[in-house]
Amino acid sequence: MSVNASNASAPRKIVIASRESRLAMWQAEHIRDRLSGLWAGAEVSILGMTTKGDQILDRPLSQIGGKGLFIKELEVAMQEGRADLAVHSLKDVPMEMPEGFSLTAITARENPRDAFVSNKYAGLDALPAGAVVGTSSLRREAILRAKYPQLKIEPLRGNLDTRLRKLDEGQYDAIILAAAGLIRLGLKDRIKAVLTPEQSLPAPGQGALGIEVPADRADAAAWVAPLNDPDTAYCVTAERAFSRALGGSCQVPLGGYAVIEDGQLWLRGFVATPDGKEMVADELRGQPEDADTIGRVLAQRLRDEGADAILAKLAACA
Ligand SMILES: NCc1[nH]cc(CCC(=O)O)c1CC(=O)O
Repeated sequence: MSVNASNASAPRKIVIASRESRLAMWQAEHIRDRLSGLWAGAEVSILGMTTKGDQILDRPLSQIGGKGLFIKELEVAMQEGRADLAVHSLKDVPMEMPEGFSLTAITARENPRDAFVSNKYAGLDALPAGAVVGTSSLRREAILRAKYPQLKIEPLRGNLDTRLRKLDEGQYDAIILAAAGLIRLGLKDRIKAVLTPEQSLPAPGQGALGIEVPADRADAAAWVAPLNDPDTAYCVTAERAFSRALGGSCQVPLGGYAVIEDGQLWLRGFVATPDGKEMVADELRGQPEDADTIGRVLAQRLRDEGADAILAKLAACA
């Protein structure tokens, strides 16, 4: 039943399902080009589509059902045989994969950090009291409220271009975005400062791409297997196990970020209340092969240190 990369028959046609935002299309094109290079003779195309998460822009993601909203339509296309695989920003992929689908390849990470973007100020520390900072990420909101209580945090949704336009129109003094998205779209110049993990611990999976295939498509899994970057896969496995153990697909302000240093996996994580008043943070090191365990153990450690009380105050997934 399973076909591995060495004996997989070369594909003749590969269809990639993707959201239609400029960033999603960049990512799908990137994977398309890599697959074309790997499988000479295969015709690789992209099926673009709009998801519920793209359509509902007037409410924070956490209130409309969480991350699954960005991938459901792509999964239906795969189920119906209209696409072989889907490319996602891994950050947007729910921690629990829906039955019948798996993430089979994780690509090498782009810069995983958060970026400070402003037309007036050089960095967070330069913002005056009362300055308006846009973000709809509970994680970024909690961090900002904890460290910069004098700032005004306001919701900011929409794709990258929309968010930048809202900044340029003067609705915000600054916004926080993932560095990876800006870099991929050639907008690196918009980054005024890249925040360190100490300033803003990244979200689980940030900067990595995840390739999803139907669980019964061993052929498609084999086509994309060479794109998997083992070190990134170890790191995001730890981050996602950590987040999963804390209910991280929805309304939980948490950060989780792993690196491999001197052959060891180093995972840092935090859970906070959205107002930033309570925050529990810790870290754990171990063997990369134990990534999943490291994530779960760090989550348990945070629970023991008070994360349970924080989680109990948060509403569950819509
Ligand atoms: N939540 C939206 C989202 N999903 C992925 C990215 C781009 C960065 C990445 O690949 O992690 C962004 C934009 C952002 O957070 O600024």
